[in-house]
Amino acid sequence: MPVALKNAIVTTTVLLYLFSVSATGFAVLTLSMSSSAGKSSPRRSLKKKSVADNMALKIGLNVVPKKKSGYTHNVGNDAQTETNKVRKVKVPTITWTQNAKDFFWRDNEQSREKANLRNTSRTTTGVPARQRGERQVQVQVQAVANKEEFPLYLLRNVLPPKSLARALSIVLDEDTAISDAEEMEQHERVSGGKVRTLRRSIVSRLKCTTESSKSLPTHVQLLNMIVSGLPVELVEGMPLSGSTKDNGNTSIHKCSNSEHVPTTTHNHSHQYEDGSIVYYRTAGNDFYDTHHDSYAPGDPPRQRQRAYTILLYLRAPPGLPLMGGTEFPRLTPLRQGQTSESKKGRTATTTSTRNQPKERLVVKPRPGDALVWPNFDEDGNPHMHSVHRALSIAPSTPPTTISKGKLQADEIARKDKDNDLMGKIVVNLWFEG
Ligand SMILES: O=C(O)CCC(=O)C(=O)O
Ligand SMILES: [Fe+2]
Repeated sequence: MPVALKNAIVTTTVLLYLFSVSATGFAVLTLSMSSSAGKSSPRRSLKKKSVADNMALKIGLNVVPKKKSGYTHNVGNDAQTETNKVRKVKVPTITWTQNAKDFFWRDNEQSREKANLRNTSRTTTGVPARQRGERQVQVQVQAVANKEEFPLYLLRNVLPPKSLARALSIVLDEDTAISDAEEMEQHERVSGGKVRTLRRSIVSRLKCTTESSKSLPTHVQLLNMIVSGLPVELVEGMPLSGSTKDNGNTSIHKCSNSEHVPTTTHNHSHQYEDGSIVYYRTAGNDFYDTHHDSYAPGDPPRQRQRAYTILLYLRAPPGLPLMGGTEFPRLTPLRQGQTSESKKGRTATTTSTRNQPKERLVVKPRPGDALVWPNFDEDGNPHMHSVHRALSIAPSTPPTTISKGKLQADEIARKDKDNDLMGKIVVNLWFEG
């Protein structure tokens, strides 16, 4: 069993790649992080290492690949399809709820034609009265138009300024989020025997309390704040539970069981599968290269699939989207007046883009805004258009400061000082299919 599974500390995205170690020869180096950001001395021994492992670690690998890597930058290419056939690797599928399906696909056409805008309201069912408040939250859902018609949406103002300030103070808290964080550096062997780095960042898992009886109250608060600002169709499987005490333990969101129960009807809800806080250090020029959040062709499928991803920005480096934004390399931005792929055949007005370099779809949401996309298509098969990457943080860009909300005052200023390497901070929420 991969080391990380035993330790259950790293994110499950990382587990995906750790699985890849055995199947495709990924080389992964995982170091735990000291509580103070920037000092990255290993704090815990993850497992007793063999002489070979120790040697591999010295050269930056903890697994020396035996086979050619089955996962390359061009995920899902023909070679991999071939690899899949040879290995007979089962491709995972999921079942959508009607609501989630509607959210991602029903209004696509309409909403594009209506300036890509659609408003969704959510109710606050399940939140204790003292937290509920009376107003219904209006979430603005804006399609990120692309020629491939992939349902990528921007959710505006998931965290309003005050909540954003509170969220930042939580994720920068050394005693909670930061103390649990791990420094991740994953390496992959590519053709020619070269090794490339797939990812470098700090990751802290957003725990699910069914897994650990002592969950962090601040994590509950963070999840509550985020969930309150999300469209109801996306969080049905994650009712707000509040932070009431139950036998000394903080009760938390309903999480799915560790055993995956295949769903056969559309009447289920998408359970919260896992979450993470990802910190990108400016000085470390951190990034996360192209990957799918739930599936790597040729690799054994995850036990539980991540039907969709919600990626909430808490902090973004200033500057162009290319500085620290999220890129979708398989998607092409659709500018005003341009036509999507499916309409091309029906209209005579589109111009050929042959010989033109492919434009890159890069989005850098404002802090407090989130991206959401499905990792599986409408029929429940892996959607490879969802592959994405976190672009590197430009060197020497100072982190953005929090300009609104009372909470930022002294406390956050101090934390920022302690953590001024964290140029970008995002939260991933994954929901099971
Ligand atoms: O930080 C980003 O832009 C993307 C992060 C991501 O893809 C992940 O953590 O799985
Ligand atoms: Fe991702």
